[in-house]
Amino acid sequence: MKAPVTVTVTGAAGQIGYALLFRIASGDMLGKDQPVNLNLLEITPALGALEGVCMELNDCAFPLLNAINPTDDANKAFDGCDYGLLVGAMPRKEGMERKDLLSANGGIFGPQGKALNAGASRDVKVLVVGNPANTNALIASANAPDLDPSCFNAMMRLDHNRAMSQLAEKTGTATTDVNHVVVWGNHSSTQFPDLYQATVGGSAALSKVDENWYKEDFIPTVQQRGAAIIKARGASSAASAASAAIDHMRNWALGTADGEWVSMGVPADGSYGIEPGIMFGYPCTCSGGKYEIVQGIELNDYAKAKLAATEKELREERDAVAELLG
Ligand SMILES: NC(=O)c1ccc[n+]([C@@H]2O[C@H](COP(=O)([O-])OP(=O)(O)OC[C@H]3O[C@@H](n4cnc5c(N)ncnc54)[C@H](O)[C@@H]3O)[C@@H](O)[C@H]2O)c1
Ligand SMILES: O=C(O)C[C@H](O)C(=O)O
Repeated sequence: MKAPVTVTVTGAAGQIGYALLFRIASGDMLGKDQPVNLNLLEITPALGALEGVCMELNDCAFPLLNAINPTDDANKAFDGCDYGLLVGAMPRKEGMERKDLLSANGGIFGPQGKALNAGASRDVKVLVVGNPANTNALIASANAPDLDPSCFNAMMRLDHNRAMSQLAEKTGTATTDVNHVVVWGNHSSTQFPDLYQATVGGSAALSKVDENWYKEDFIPTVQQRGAAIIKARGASSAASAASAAIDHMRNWALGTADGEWVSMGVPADGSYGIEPGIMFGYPCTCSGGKYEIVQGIELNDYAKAKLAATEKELREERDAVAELLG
């Protein structure tokens, strides 16, 4: 049996937390041979609700769940952290854009970055889910100067999975037939869900759907899916968000399949003309616990304009939180 690793989840008593913790504890994220310690961070008023979640985790008698440590102290929660899922943040309501949450949520991620810097494993993998995820990930990373920026990711995987599912449904195929979908840029309505490289059953996706559907239906549907869920449920996505977080972390930790691309929000490094200073959704592959941005994709003028629009929004978000960047 492997030695346990420590997984820290913030916002553990929230709706995503409730869908996420049981899957981590059952081995869906890190494998059925990997015991875990769960460090669960909440704000003080939510500790009572968190205690109930801990009781339920215990009641599952998960073979892989080695220890549960609930706390309202970020330094304790991130001490020895190997994997951090930064979920705790306010969700948006109908009519808001995710960036409208920056003033409410941005302040959460500086102190958590500092706590990670102080106590986490030096090759910790941190996935920021709380919105606006890309800019919150930037804030956390900027406040953790001793951790490599590549330790921090923002979640684009829900958008990626949404794009896969929309394409599979339209073409009457399974999501397992779909590959090389990319969601570039921000986890926001400026994101660019890109099908130019995508394949369905090995053939070009855009030979199977018409361009009008791609540009006028598919792209807005994926961009606006979060808002559509809020409208329908009266609450933002939770189980699908948790599932995407599991997928992202599993691939990052255990690798992607041969030839598989996944969309990850990672520090921009100049790839595709996106200069450093923002967390940008890119196509990635993973192996040996590291991600790599897929290189060599030819972008047409339409794609270049879409990348420029989402980059512009991310730079504006960055400017809006300049004082939080350490
Ligand atoms: N990136 C994505 O794809 C994606 C998808 C869905 C939701 N989200 C975002 O995830 C966040 C959480 O969503 P939810 O539905 O679980 O919300 P929720 O309100 O149900 O839960 C959030 C929890 O975070 C806790 N919290 C607040 N501040 C905290 C702090 N400083 N430290 C620790 N915990 C804290 C709250 O007490 C609450 O229990 C929201 O910002 C939402 O918009 C992102
Ligand atoms: O849309 C939201 O605010 C929640 C989440 O980011 C989503 O994409 O479902």
